[in-house]
Amino acid sequence: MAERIIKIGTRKSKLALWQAYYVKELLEKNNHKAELVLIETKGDKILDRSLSKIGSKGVFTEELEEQLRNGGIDIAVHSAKDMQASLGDDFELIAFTEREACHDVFVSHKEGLEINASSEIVIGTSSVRRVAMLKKHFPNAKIVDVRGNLQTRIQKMKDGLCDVLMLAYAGVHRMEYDDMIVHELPLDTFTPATGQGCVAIESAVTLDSEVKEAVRKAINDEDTERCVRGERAFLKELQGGCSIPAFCLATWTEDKQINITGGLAVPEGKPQIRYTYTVDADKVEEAGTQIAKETLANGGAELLAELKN
Ligand SMILES: NCc1[nH]cc(CCC(=O)O)c1CC(=O)O
Repeated sequence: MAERIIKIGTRKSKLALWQAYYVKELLEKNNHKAELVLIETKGDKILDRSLSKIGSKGVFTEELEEQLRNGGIDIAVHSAKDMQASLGDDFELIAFTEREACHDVFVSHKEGLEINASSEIVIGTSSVRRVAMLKKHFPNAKIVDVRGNLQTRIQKMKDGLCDVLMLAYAGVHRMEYDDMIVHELPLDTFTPATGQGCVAIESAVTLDSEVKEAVRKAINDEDTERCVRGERAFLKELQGGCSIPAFCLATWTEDKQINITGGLAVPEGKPQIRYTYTVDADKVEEAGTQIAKETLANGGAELLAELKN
């Protein structure tokens, strides 16, 4: 093990590279050798269509999985949020980094913007979840689609596309754009997407168990893992990826239980779809599945069918 160099596959965007270097450092702190292998994915190449139109299935993961399968890399580093809920039988998530603050923020290059429920600002986002939530809580805002990596999006905003961008705090912070944050969105109304703020490590199931164990030991945060596995159980039951307006967040309570809340962001005027449970830590995946079942049974199935058309 000491002699083996762990090959870390990553996308080439700055955020992906930050996350991959972060994982590399954690491995090196545990006395492992590691190197990065940079891989381009379909999601990085296609920038002219919104993500929901390309289809969520594996646009950021397919090429990485190919390399996991053929041994070009040992592990792949992803934003947990970008991972489809059901991996192929050949792959598994073997570690989750300690979660960063997982809320969404507005960033802007403009000063003195007044941001409240009646603001008539132009907001850039490409997430169907964020669009649905924004329509409800910022009814006077105009929402525009913006694709590309964080740097591209910020440039488009500065070029006049929008007043603010709605982004995950985690990515903004990792890219050191904290100075541009003009508003923080609360978790209870703008509940994040599954896995937001966490970096997940994927491997082929056939990866040498000694390497798997070493990676897990160096990188995995068990408290985060419990929560994200619960959120992913929710997403799996919904059979969704990042192209549906699903939200789910699991957090630890003070007495060491887990509070899990999830649902679908609905168009304005329709009854909200959100269910919340507080459960023992070993029941969080069951709770996630249950929330998805209730979501589907209470208007969610119809909403998803409508969105497909
Ligand atoms: N959809 C892209 C994506 N995937 C992960 C992050 C941010 C980092 C994270 O949530 O861990 C982002 C950017 C964003 O949503 O603003």
